[in-house]
Amino acid sequence: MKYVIGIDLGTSAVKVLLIDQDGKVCDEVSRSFDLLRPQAGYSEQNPEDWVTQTVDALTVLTNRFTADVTTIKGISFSGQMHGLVLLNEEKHVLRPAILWNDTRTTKQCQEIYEKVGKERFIAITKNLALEGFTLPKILWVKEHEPAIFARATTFVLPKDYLRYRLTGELGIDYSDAAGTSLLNVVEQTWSEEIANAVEVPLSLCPPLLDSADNVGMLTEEVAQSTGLDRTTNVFAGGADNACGAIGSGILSEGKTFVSIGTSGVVLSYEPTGEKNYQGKVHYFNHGKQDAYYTMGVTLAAGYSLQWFKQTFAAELDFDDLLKDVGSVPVGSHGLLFTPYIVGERTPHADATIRGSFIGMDSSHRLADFTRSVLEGITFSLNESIEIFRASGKEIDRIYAIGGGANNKVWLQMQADIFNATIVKLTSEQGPGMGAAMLAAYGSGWFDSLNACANHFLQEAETYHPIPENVVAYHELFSLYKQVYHQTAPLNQSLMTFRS
Ligand SMILES: Nc1ncnc2c1ncn2[C@@H]1O[C@H](COP(=O)(O)OP(=O)(O)O)[C@@H](O)[C@H]1O
Ligand SMILES: O=C(CO)[C@@H](O)[C@H](O)COP(=O)(O)O
Repeated sequence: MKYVIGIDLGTSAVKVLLIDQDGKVCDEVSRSFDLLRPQAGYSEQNPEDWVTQTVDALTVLTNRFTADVTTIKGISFSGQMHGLVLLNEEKHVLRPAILWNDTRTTKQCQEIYEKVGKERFIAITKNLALEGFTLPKILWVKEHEPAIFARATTFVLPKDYLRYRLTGELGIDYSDAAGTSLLNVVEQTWSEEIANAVEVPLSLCPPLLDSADNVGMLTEEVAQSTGLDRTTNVFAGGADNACGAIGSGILSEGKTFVSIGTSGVVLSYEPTGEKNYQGKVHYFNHGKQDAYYTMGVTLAAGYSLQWFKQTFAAELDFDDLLKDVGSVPVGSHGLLFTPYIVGERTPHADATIRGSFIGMDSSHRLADFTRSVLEGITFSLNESIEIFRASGKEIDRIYAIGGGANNKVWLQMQADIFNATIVKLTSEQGPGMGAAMLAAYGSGWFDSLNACANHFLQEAETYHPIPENVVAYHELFSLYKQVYHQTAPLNQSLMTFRS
């Protein structure tokens, strides 16, 4: 038997999966790291933590592996998107990474529109300039930390830094480059026009790769400390959502997934980059060569639940916290939650909006609040589904992935709110599985990623919408949508009290 490893560098943890030639998850090791929030709106991580924890996870995996390590043929990566890692000439990290859910860069997004022109910017990048994306972060460092910017010779995204440390080879794949705001998404080249307009040297951009490109081997040092064979091939990998798409078989038109990880994502396959969503949803390069996907993002999906648990029920684990939500009726006894606790992206690109509980009553208990958090997160994702449906996409079957797919009540709730059949695969590890599939395909085990998906992926559970719940949620959803508009001015005024 031969094996591949998929490394999923998430926001809360790195997960390392060992997959065999039949797509079976043979082992899995996870190591977490801290999220630094030095100020309201800031979100940073220490890149060295990614490296240490990944090497640790790989070491545990290799120690538990009983067969010959030379049967592990390939490694690839999936990574949290958009985060800025700035490196100097010696490829040393210049400051903590600024992550995808950091919202300090509203001014820099405006500056990009002023200098490039909003329409032109969307035509090149197929996306809006959003606080979470990489270019506004580069401009923030240029403005606020000029001494650091002056020493920067290149930038990379999180999993690209990890790959660099494991192999010594620097590069970025198209699916992650698409989220930097510096890529011409259709032409698949760095945009000289944008770089010149905002006065960022194009030389900062790393070499571009395809997700299944073989980038080389592990360094001697990494091979020694992990116990992996030095000659194991390393493949470029992709953005976590592109890998999630591969790992859940979103490889042909008409396929959609919903991922509830730290963020929440609704993603749908696009065969070309030619459609025009005018920036309403993200439009990025897929990990499958020359393909694309569109997606809507809820900034704090799983993170809202994690925040809620940590703040109000820290002693419980997720399963304990959620054990009673099934006995709370649809609508959580009149309690509505909006998950805007770090701002929002789709459909409201708004860094200042914050969350609310509407309709709190003295009779509400922990289970009511918990259910309303799940409902609010799911309503937010439904706003993206609504945009896709309005553009003519048929969405009646959705693959569920991410940590949120661990709970059956939540999966049924998704079926009822989205009014679509929810499918859970045998593994909900979309991005890690996608990374492993890139290594399997890159190693020549299959002719295409589609063939790999056909062999590796199996459906495990399906959830069908319950008609009376669909009706009730339809009504609640229209109330939910009003909360943004009613609370936006209030949140604007509360801004000054936040820091
Ligand atoms: N047993 C569970 N039931 C429901 N949701 C869960 C469970 N375990 C974790 N989650 C949710 O999944 C999130 C983590 O998802 P994951 O896909 O691992 O995140 P990431 O890849 O962003 O690090 C948590 O923040 C939590 O909201
Ligand atoms: O910013 C985005 C997508 O645009 C996020 O989806 C990040 O890619 C992080 O994902 P998770 O840690 O939630 O998987």
